[in-house]
Amino acid sequence: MASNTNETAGPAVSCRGVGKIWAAGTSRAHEALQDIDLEIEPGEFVVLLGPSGCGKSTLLYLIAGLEQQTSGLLTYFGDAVTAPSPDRSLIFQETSLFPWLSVWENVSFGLQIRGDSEPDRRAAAKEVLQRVGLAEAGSKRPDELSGGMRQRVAVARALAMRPRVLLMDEPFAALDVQTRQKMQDFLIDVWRDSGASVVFVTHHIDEAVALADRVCVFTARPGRIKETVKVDLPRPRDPFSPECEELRKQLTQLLKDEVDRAFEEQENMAEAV
Ligand SMILES: Nc1ncnc2c1ncn2[C@@H]1O[C@H](COP(=O)(O)OP(=O)(O)OP(=O)(O)O)[C@@H](O)[C@H]1O
Repeated sequence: MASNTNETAGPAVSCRGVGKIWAAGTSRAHEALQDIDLEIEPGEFVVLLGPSGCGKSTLLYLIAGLEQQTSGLLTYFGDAVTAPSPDRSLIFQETSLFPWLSVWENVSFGLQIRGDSEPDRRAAAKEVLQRVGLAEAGSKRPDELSGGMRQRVAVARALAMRPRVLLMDEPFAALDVQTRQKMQDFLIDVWRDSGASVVFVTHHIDEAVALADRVCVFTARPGRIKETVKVDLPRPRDPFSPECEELRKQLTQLLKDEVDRAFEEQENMAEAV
């Protein structure tokens, strides 16, 4: 895999005392994250779970290098994160596919920008489209695909760049329940094949239990990691097993107070407007 980072330097991503204040130093200053300590190992699947507005997306943007933290240290394979890199691909809830390009062109777009040759682009796009089960859909446009297929194209486009870390911001939230479950199974297969670490944001406790090696539960804003829960269960996981049921209970309990606090804060903000 393409990488010029120091691979012997330990975790794929390390956050030490990371904080983020939006519009720091202005009257609009707004603390989103506080004192985040988190290490993500190569190949690990970490889920970030927390109430609305607790800073989960903000943390993904910091890891992606799209924003800079206002305190603490954030490293990627030992190097400070200062800018975005295709090594750390970000996938959103709404896919950002180019509607006027075919699936092939969407998937190979980043490779073209990087300067890969036409044969290399074709080979890489073919491989990742096969991997996401869309080998036959290369000539279609995004509006000819279902929501689930579009998200698979988005995953293929990210994988084509051979990322070491996939950052996923509620990627299946817009899908119906059945499609979401299929996409979770699909993601687990793709993740295992790729060897990448995944940092996955969700509001859904079921999704966290189905996917994670580790779930980081956030407090209400400013987001801190309230507790980290290890999910030491083989995959695929039976959602009706007593172990999954127990984990759901534990996570629901951990989240409850934080969701109540987040609601209170939002009500206070609405009253102040
Ligand atoms: N670009 C920005 N400028 C100023 N404030 C921002 C910006 N982006 C996010 N925020 C604020 O930072 C806080 C955390 O937002 P963020 O989107 O990271 O939370 P979240 O946990 O991902 O929320 P949700 O689950 O609702 O998507 C919120 O109060 C939000 O309003």
